[in-house]
Formats: sequence, C-alpha cells, structure tokens
Amino acid sequence: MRAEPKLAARGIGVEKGGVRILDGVDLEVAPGEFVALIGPSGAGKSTLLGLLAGLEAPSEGVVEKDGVPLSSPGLVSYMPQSDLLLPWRSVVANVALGLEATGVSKREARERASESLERFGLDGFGGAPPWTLSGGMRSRVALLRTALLDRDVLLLDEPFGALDALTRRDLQGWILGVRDELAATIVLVTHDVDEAILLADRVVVLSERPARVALDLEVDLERPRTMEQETTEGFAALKARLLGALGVLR
Ligand SMILES: Nc1ncnc2c1ncn2[C@@H]1O[C@H](COP(=O)(O)OP(=O)(O)OP(=O)(O)O)[C@@H](O)[C@H]1O
Repeated sequence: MRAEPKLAARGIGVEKGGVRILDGVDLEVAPGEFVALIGPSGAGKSTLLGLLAGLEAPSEGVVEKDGVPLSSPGLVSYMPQSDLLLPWRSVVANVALGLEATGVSKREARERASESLERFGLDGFGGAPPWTLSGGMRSRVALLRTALLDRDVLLLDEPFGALDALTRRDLQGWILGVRDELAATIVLVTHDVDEAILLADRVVVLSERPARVALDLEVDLERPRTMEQETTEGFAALKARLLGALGVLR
C-alpha cells in the first residue's frame, strides 16, 4: 500500500486579476521526499509554493497536508524569495525571529538560535548586523531561521537565486550535507536545472502559463549525491529530458 502523501495539490486552478495562472495542477509529495519545481519565468511556481504553504487558497482544487485540507499558514516552514533579514537586528536576532513569531519566548528563541549558528556555518557572527555578511551567509541565516521552526515540511522559493555561481555551488553542496539533519519533506523552487537534478529526488516541470505539470521526472541518481555526478551520462540524460520539457531543447 502506498504511504499517504505528506503534501498533495489536487486539481489546482488559480486565477488572479482575470489571468489564469495555474490550470489543473496535480502534485503529490511523499514523506521525506525532496521535490524541485522548475518552469518558465512567470509560470506560477511561486504561486504554487504559496498554496502549499497555505498562504492563499486556490480558485479550484484542494491542497492537503497529511490528508487534511490546508486551511491556514504556519503548519509548514516557508522561505520566500527575498531573504527578508531585518537590517537593525543582529544575525542571532534575525534567526530567532521565526521562533518568536510562533510564540516562543524571546530568551528561548535567542538561545536556540545561538546554539544552531555553528552547524549552519555562522559561528562567531551572531552579533553581526546582516549588512556585514556575504550573500551566501545571508542565505544561510534565512535558511536557518526557516529550518529552526522545525516543521516537517520545508518550502524554499529560489533560496540561492540572487547568489553568484560559486557561492551558489557552495550552498548546494552544503544543502546536500545538511539534508538528513533537516529531516523534512522539501519542495524547492529553482530556475537552475543542474541544481534541481543535484538536490532533488524528483523534478516537476511546470508549463508556460496557465501552468500544468509538463513533466514529473524521478532523479534516479545514487545518494549521497556529489557534484561529480554532474559529469555522468545519467545526469546528462536527465538534463536533456528536463530541458526538452522546458522547451529549451527541441
Ligand atoms: N495579483 C495578480 N494579478 C495578476 N497576475 C498576477 C498576480 N499575481 C501574480 N500574477 C502573475 O502570475 C504569474 C505567476 O507568478 P509567479 O510569481 O507564481 O511565477 P513564477 O513562476 O514563480 O515566476 P518567476 O520564475 O519569475 O519567479 C506571473 O505571470 C505574474 O505576473
């Protein structure tokens, strides 16, 4: 018998300001699975992630977590596209913010934030203001703030989108390393086909707007994943299929 999906979007349609954005999108994510969501710019990836986060309701269809319709935000950890670090708060205070928002006392939130800095490569930077950090470190602060919420679902909207190529690779390698520790079902929105294949168990491609699922591809590469796998034939074959579905290769 198949396990109940951790997350399910069924028959999702979304219309905004008279524009049809999503049209009959079905997506199931199994417990502990890592799914990457890619698609053309403006296809509706962030919209779909927002629905999975319970931030908005679809015009048609239903989003379920553990088989129960998702009716409010806060049941999952969600990291929006911009890192939203508050410039007047230190790194530790920024990390603690998510916990504080869920009702944890300021003192406990800061303690837990301080304790976690090391495993996110931020040791010694707790008192620093965000503007003194590199882009990669800012991303880790935002990721840590989201991960500390300790929900069983982690939704990431292009967490490395604004980073240069080298820093991006560095963080991809780092995500591979902390994946087990995060122990969550993960949905990641990305524009980067290599990133999707490297990190995910499955890559779901959305079509042009109004978006449908154009391809749902299992990434059957061995784990633990390494950057070296990017040079293998298996990787290249997956990439060709994804680029084909995106309309880049015809
Ligand atoms: N309130 C709104 N009214 C009309 N159209 C909207 C509204 N909000 C979003 N859209 C449109 O919905 C589409 C989907 O937006 P969304 O941000 O989900 O796409 P995306 O795939 O995440 O894009 P990107 O890859 O560029 O981040 C876009 O074309 C956007 O212009």
